[in-house]
Amino acid sequence: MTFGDKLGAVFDRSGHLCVGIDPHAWILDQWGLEDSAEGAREFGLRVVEAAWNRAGILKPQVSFFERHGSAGYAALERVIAEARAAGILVIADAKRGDIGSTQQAYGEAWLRPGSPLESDAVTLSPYLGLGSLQSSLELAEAAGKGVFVLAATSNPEAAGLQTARVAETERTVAASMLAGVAQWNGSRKDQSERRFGSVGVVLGATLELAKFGININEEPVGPAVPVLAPGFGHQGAEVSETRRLFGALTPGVIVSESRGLLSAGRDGIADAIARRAEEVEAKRG
Ligand SMILES: O=c1ccn([C@@H]2O[C@H](COP(=O)(O)O)[C@@H](O)[C@H]2O)c(=O)[nH]1
Repeated sequence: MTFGDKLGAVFDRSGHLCVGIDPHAWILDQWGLEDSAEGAREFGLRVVEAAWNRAGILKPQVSFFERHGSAGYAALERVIAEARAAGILVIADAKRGDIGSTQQAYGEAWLRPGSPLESDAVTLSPYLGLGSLQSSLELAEAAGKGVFVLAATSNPEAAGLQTARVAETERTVAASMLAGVAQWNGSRKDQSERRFGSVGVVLGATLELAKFGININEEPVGPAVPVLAPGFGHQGAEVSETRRLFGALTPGVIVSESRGLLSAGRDGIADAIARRAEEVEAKRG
């Protein structure tokens, strides 16, 4: 089964909500947990438990575990393993990207079956060129995994870079990533029968995508490109705006939210996830 097929099945079964696992120091404190690897592990496991049967996708933010060093990585391994064992799709938000030969090792870390950090998908940065990620796209395909390539990120500082024009095509950097990913998905075998490709993009829900040169009204040719869309909740985007923001891309949108849900606290998190999951399905459009 490809990652695109798995994602489609999760959408049908559990909806489009993705819960971020971001153990900020202040959230750990609010949850009565220590700002340590142990606190991050406990927090992550509680979020997994709260998401079970309420949301189908989790997105651990790797940096918040990495800040605790090797113990933080051990905590992350456990959280990822528990989530996947519970049948929840895990997107590791690692934002890795390097020259091809090094990128291969990043791909193996997050996508190789049996790797300690094995996830279902990983976020990758194409700052060294989309082509530098090729080995990870190939590994993802061979292992039934997914990749989300940063295209138009939700932070305001990114616009200058991501709206710049690429010399050969005159497309913006953001539109160029979306086109490159769509092309990759469309060139895979059996893609004409697939609903979703296995490689997606990150498009912030805080953005007007037209300003990034992305035409949201263009109907996709071939499998739909999955869109990991952070920016809901704390960063201000509203679930009811999903259709207006993403247009024809909406069927592949993963509505991602971290602080907005996590700040419900350890006693409120399960209800907060359940309510948001319902809202996403009712208002996504
Ligand atoms: O463009 C991007 C890419 C990734 N992120 C990550 O998503 C979450 C958002 O957290 P909230 O608390 O819901 O704001 C966080 O892990 C970011 O690193 C993003 O925000 N924007």
